[in-house]
Amino acid sequence: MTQMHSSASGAGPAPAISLSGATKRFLTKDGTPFTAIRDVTLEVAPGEFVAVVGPTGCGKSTTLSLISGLEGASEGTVEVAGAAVDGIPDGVGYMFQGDAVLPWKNVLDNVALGLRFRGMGRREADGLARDWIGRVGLTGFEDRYPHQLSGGMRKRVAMAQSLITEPSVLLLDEPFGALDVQTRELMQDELLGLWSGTGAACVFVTHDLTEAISLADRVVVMTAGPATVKDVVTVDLPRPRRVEEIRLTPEFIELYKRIWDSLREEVEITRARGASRVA
Ligand SMILES: Nc1ncnc2c1ncn2[C@@H]1O[C@H](COP(=O)(O)OP(=O)(O)OP(=O)(O)O)[C@@H](O)[C@H]1O
Repeated sequence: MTQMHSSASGAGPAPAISLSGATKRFLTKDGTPFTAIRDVTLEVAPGEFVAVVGPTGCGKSTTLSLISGLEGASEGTVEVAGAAVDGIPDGVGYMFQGDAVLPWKNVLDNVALGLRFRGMGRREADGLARDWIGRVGLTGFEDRYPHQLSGGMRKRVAMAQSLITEPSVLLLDEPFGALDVQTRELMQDELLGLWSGTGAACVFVTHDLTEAISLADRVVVMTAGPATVKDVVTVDLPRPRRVEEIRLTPEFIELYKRIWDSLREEVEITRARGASRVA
């Protein structure tokens, strides 16, 4: 089941996302280059859900930055829907750990925001926003402001905000990292329900291996920094999934052990580096 990823070849639809030999170097304050990720090669198919795990600070968010066009690759290529990324590509949605909701706008206006930015008229945008507010279970809260909502409710707003523009690529950087365990599991189920059938390719960065396996079609294990792809493991658990149920199955536990064996080595390398720095 464990497979090193190789680039797909031949005819067929372009991958939703393609990184080939992608390396990112930043310049540190004193002008020396610092390599954040190296030689990352990965393809994500349309409609596929890929989770990325790796030790802390290895370069997971940097990988997302290259796909989103927020940063350019120093070497290698990055493509979205077959086109080289040069600036922020169309059709890409985001969800981050911090709230992207605007505190001075109510739920309706926050959810309608992406459509309004794209020039849609207020009536049409509000209609679609009300529909999405219903889908995320917030009907009746349209007039509330973010500070009047719980953390889970704000995440529901963020999910509606990200999905209302029907992105073909959805980038998620530890979106549920700040939530309590119960809310987090609920949000994972909600996300799967909302995502299924959208055809969006998802890249979900997380520190939580259980979350990664519960959600993904494939789990990508990154090495200690500067990260490169170490393993890509196919998660052949049936969908639709209820995350709190599949976690208890022998297949899930087997996958967990297999991926953790690979990830643990990288975590230990990272910890040893940290220890040597403070020694
Ligand atoms: N704009 C930047 N300039 C300089 N260094 C950066 C920049 N962005 C990230 N880095 C460095 O690149 C490395 C990888 O950072 P990144 O945030 O991608 O890791 P991560 O795996 O997402 O981290 P975490 O697990 O803590 O969320 C880190 O050492 C970080 O300090």
